[in-house]
Amino acid sequence: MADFVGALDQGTTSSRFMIFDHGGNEIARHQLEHEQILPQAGWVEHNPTEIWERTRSVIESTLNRANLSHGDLAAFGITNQRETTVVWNRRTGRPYYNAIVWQDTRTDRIASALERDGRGETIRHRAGLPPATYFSGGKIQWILENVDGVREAAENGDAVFGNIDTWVLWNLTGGTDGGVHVTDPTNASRTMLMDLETLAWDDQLLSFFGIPRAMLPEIKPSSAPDAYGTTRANGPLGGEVPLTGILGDQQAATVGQVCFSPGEAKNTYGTGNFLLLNTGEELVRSKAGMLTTVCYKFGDAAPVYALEGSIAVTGSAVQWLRDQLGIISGAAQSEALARQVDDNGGVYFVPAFSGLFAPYWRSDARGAIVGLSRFNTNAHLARATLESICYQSRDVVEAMREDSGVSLDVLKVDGGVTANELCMQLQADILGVPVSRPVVAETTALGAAYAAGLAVGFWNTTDELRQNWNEDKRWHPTWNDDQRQQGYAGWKKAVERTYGWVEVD
Ligand SMILES: Nc1ncnc2c1ncn2[C@@H]1O[C@H](COP(=O)(O)OP(=O)(O)O)[C@@H](O)[C@H]1O
Ligand SMILES: O=P(O)(O)OC[C@H](O)CO
Repeated sequence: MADFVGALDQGTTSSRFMIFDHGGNEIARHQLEHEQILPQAGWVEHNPTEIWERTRSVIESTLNRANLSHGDLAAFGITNQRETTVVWNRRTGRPYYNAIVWQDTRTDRIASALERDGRGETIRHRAGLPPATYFSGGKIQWILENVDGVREAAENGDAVFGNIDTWVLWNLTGGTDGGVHVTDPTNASRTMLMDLETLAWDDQLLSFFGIPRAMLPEIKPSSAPDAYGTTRANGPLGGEVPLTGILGDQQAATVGQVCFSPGEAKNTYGTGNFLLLNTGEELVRSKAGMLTTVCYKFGDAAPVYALEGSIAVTGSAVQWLRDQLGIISGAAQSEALARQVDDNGGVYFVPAFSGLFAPYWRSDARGAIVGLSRFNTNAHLARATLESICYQSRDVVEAMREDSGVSLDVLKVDGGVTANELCMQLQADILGVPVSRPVVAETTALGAAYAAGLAVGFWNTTDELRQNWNEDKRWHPTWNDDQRQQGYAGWKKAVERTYGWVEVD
């Protein structure tokens, strides 16, 4: 068997390809950003063709850097930004419209209409999700209703839908020349269209959005030999490699953090934050604003479920300080700026740029900076931004405890923001629980590599994967209970100020 496994991580801001060895060590990587298209307030799009071109480039350059070829890869895994929606013509390979990104709020009226006429309860129960702009169903409906010719083409099977996993897979397996149109249950569980118990598309849910079944990819397990075909010789790998793993990026990070037992959780800090708690084969229906989602389905084994707390804006609030306000020149500088002050100086920043996701689900909320006095400086705003990442995470930890009864004794973290040592210290202080970061911080790509490698016997058991996990650093709480309670009370008050800022009915 070949010595390595490759994994593509197609994320919200960039695409990266990574190669791992049997010990889960990184051998090589390359990463490229793509354009964030913001046509109007609340709209966020990506160009699917650009994403495919970036994907090709990072695969080619990673192989070149490592001086490896397709024959060195035992398997290939895909992980991706979830919910982001592409509709394309299977005969021409051309997208009908830009990809509508998970953060996009243009479907707020579609979501609130579902809530008004009672269909929301059916969606909650069957799909495990509250009707919200976040998920793919409303985005597909929007394209069907607003882009000329798509509905007809969808009904005759020419216009097809995919999340980014499916779009990339279809292109890797030949595109118009026999491309495979498949997804996995972790991605399908983010559409509002799949029944969580049967792991099949649900006709009643499809009817809520007017989506023809012919558009949808086949749902195959997240890890299985022969599930998704092989890469093509004329593609970026220059030869055939078995495509054997697909996981949505947050589920992939859960696998990369080896959270294989019920009660184990991880929190990923990227563009947004996503806390997932493995609930095993039990499908826990949230009462506290968490999502119920498929964590993974490996081969013929029963699916494993998770409770998820999704936060729309965390690392992207730091990007906002850099790009829109210009008060820092790079994300890492947020730490030095925030360290200039000892506390937030009374300032709270609620970055509800896309409304509020878990546990609030308020699409009528918008961002607010509150508690300002003339004393405050950019440093207080930087500190309040880092605190907002940690307070939002505390909100979902509280909701998770309410739903599952699980109290974390340590929080496993990963993602770009975890490079910020002050933010991680604040997280331990605000939660009152130690925070632990692994040596391999690229848990998302690693998780996709694990899913692909397990399918071909590169790794044999999840216990074997546990051996690969090692702690890099741990932060312990330093605040006393009073500080923690007062800080959190201020945050909750600030969150309430953001409600009802826009009309969505
Ligand atoms: N040192 C840092 N401090 C704060 N935020 C950071 C730091 N480094 C990166 N980030 C943030 O992390 C995010 C990128 O993390 P990454 O895990 O690559 O995200 P994604 O997978 O969502 O694209 C960006 O939003 C960036 O602002
Ligand atoms: O690409 P990321 O890391 O920002 O993750 C995006 C999530 O999958 C959205 O649900």
